[in-house]
Amino acid sequence: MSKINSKGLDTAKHPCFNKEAAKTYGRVHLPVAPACNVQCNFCNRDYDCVNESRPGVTSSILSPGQASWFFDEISKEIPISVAGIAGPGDPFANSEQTINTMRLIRREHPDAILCVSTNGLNVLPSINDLAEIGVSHVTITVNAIKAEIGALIYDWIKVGKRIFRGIEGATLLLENQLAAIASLKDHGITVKVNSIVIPGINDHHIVDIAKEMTKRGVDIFNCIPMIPVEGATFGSLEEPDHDMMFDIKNRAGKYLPQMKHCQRCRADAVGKLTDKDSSKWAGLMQHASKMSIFPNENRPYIAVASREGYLINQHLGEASSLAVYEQVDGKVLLKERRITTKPGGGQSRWESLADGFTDCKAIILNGIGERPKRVLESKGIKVYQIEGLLDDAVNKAFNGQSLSPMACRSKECGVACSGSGGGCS
Ligand SMILES: C[S@@+](CC[C@H](N)C(=O)[O-])C[C@H]1O[C@@H](n2cnc3c(N)ncnc32)[C@H](O)[C@@H]1O
Ligand code: SF4
Ligand code: SF4
Repeated sequence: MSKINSKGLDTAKHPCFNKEAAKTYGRVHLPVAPACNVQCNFCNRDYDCVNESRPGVTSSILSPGQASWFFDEISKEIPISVAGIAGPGDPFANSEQTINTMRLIRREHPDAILCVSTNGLNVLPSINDLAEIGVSHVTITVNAIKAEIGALIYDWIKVGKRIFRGIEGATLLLENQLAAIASLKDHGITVKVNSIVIPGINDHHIVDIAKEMTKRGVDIFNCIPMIPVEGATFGSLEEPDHDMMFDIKNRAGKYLPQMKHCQRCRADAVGKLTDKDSSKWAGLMQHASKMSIFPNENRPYIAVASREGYLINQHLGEASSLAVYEQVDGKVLLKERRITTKPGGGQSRWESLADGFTDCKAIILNGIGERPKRVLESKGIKVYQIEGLLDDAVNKAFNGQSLSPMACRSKECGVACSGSGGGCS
């Protein structure tokens, strides 16, 4: 049965919110959010093994443009109703990437259900954007409604540059979560609350969370048994057993509808919920991650900083021009030498330099400061800081091969190139 929302979307097709839909439709998790603003004691995001199936794990990180391209490709192959962002960190510790991804997907897929999963700390400033784009489902993970219990679960909470711990951190997180739930409901967005069941820490508290969440208008509750993960503080705790979960879900079910078919998915999960094998799509995702940051745009060229055209040996700041290459019938050819911008002017120097190279998918160079790198990447130009033979590098970049083996041994600005060491910032 369909369930059309105010934006004309059939929300009954969401496989997590409707078990029936899970038989027909799948979801794609787009791993565009690597950073996190909270450290939960049960979570470890250090692994990227394709065979490991648990939250926080991904084999690639995508830019919004790459994610949009990947979603287009997957949608051609299998029935997908949902584009979701569930990490591997937090969508709103990476708000720009999250909002940009959602916008790009919405532009090409007016019928897609858009969904995000967050710890809720920093979602509030983005709720107007989410509503405007038509993000219809938001999941907030609430593991405690008492700061004393939250203090046991969260190692730290980061707001701006400040770190909060203990009761103070847990209180701050809870306040933001409750404010976010109220605002999401005001905006007509469906809210699911995830609670991770951690034996001996909050298992006795989950029903209280459900009781409180129903008062706050939450639509559905998802108690998830904690997976003990090596390297996490709670790594040596026992996973809750079937009886504990059955009992908690039964009692919490008196207050809120329960999601009972959660698969504790990876941050790059693709397909039906029951399809655990995301390795099938890992190759395509890796391919996407090596493409230009905006793969749907026409960027035929690659620019290179080299003094004599043989080695990658120049720093962006010292290059008065860059060699621009193109690929014609599989052959890499020098198209032109293009003038860069003169020193001075700070940020505006890098903005105008980047504007002069927006037809390039990448710039290959030997040294670059953080600031110009950020500016180039924000304009969709991938930056490779490497050393070695120019021909080799440009051919690899055009053919989508990895340049990691050529990465500069020294990340220190000015050491591997002939720049002054003053950085290009
Ligand atoms: C990886 S997080 C990403 C989204 C966001 N940072 C959050 O915490 O909601 C997605 C979901 O996985 C859950 N999760 C993370 N580690 C887990 C673990 N070891 N066992 C069970 N669930 C876990 C999180 O609590 C969250 O509900
Ligand atoms: S569960 Fe979410 S909020 Fe907690 S550390 Fe992992 S990614 Fe961050
Ligand atoms: S983790 Fe649970 S709620 Fe999230 S996509 Fe997987 S099944 Fe759905």
